[in-house]
Amino acid sequence: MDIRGLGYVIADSTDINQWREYGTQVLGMMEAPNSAQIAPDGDVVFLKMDDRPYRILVRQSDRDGYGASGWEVANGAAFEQALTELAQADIPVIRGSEAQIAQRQVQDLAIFQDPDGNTHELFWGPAQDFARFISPVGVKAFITDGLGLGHTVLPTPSFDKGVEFYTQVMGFGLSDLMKVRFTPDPAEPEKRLHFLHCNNSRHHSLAIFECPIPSGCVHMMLEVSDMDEVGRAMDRMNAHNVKLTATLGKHTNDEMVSFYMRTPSGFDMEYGCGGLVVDWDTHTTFESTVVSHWGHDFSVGHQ
Ligand SMILES: Cc1ccc(O)c(O)c1CC[C@@H]1C(=O)CC[C@]2(C)C(=O)CC[C@@H]12
Ligand SMILES: [Fe+2]
Repeated sequence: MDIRGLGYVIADSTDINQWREYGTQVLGMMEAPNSAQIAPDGDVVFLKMDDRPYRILVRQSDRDGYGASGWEVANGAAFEQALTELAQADIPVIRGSEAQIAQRQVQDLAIFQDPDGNTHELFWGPAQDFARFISPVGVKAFITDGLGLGHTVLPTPSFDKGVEFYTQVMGFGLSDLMKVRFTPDPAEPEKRLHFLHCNNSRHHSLAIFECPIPSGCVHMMLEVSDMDEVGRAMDRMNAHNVKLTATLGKHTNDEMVSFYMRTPSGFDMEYGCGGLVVDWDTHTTFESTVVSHWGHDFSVGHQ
């Protein structure tokens, strides 16, 4: 499967107005100008950060949590090839309905799950409205060109099955890995964390973490143009009383300078800049034994 990038993410919310406020006023994304016309499949908010009509799709739901990850392939032939590979691996696939395809604004859509029930959507031919991204709070730019929208980290307690699924079926490559002590309990075994890339230069578009997470997502990450945009986002987080879940820091593996905060759907959002652009022909996979060069105190999230 030749996945080119994380095209969109779906968040489920019991109160999409809260997400509208958070998305525009804290993240600095823009509500897509044509939202009202395009939502034949229920109540949604489209949050836009580049030339695409949206990158986060928020669905009104009876639960708060992560909905799905939308992965893009290059064209119709790549999409058909991916369906063939999913069938060969005996993965049950649901084809997108007319209403879902219209809402996602793509040419075709397939929906399936990993061994732990994380939902994935595969699509080709996203609509590109070329409407300028104009941030309501003055964010200069989000970094998505050729890299996808950012990354997502999914809970995969069935870790070995997850590794098999993501590398052998979905075609991700292992960028780097970690083994972390998530809780202070020394009796608790180390949890594996694998950083995976698809066919682009972003260090990881997906990471899988050997731990159940009730919201369905450990965090997702958005990348902005520079440090001032990260600092300004921290100011907006504070002004809107959004919970900080990890302090500002710089990761060792992808060199991202970022902080983490809660989203209205209960999972976390990493907001950063300066992510490494990787040449996979010369990259060597390594295990980092520390999370960060500095900062990233995750204990603030448990307080
Ligand atoms: C270590 C790391 C490198 C690059 C990233 O983009 C990134 O998000 C991380 C941190 C991942 C991870 C997490 O999100 C949840 C809390 C975790 C498991 C920790 O407690 C340490 C690493 C953390
Ligand atoms: Fe991250």
